Amino acid sequence: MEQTFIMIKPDGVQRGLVGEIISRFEKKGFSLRGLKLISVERPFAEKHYEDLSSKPFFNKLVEYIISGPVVAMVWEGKNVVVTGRKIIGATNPSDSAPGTIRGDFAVEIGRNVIHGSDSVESARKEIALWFPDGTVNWQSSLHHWTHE
Ligand SMILES: Nc1ncnc2c1ncn2[C@@H]1O[C@H](COP(=O)(O)OP(=O)(O)OP(=O)(O)O)[C@@H](O)[C@H]1O
Repeated sequence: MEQTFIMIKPDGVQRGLVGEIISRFEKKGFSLRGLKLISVERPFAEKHYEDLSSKPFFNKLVEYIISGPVVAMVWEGKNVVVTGRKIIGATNPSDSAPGTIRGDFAVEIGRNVIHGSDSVESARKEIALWFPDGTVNWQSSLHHWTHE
């Protein structure tokens, strides 16, 4: 089944939003496959955001990601990549709808609380980068109540 990589950024961890965010993914019906609190070094953050290396905000973005611990997660479920992005909301919190994580908890694009893979291919790469030892293979006993 489809998997996505979700990261609660340092502002989300510092602001005590970890439980709220995990709860939103759990209540939707997705399954947690991997979870860790981790501080990453600059080269690792640069690797994660390598596609954005030519952007003018790249250095600021890397500084932000290494400014404190992040929560790295793998979530699994039907269409979890696209649906995860909808749960997260638009990149710029000024455009994120109320009810989304960024719409409810963020005001600045440079402090937008959470990251989610933007495609199945990016998810595969990001999961391999953040969880090189693999994830936990299990099935929730609620699975058949959320998936046909
Ligand atoms: N103009 C900007 N100024 C400052 N930071 C920005 C800007 N644009 C994007 N960012 C930061 O870079 C991150 C990655 O940008 P991207 O365009 O990939 O958006 P995204 O895919 O919605 O975000 P993410 O990859 O974090 O899920 C954004 O989440 C935001 O934290």
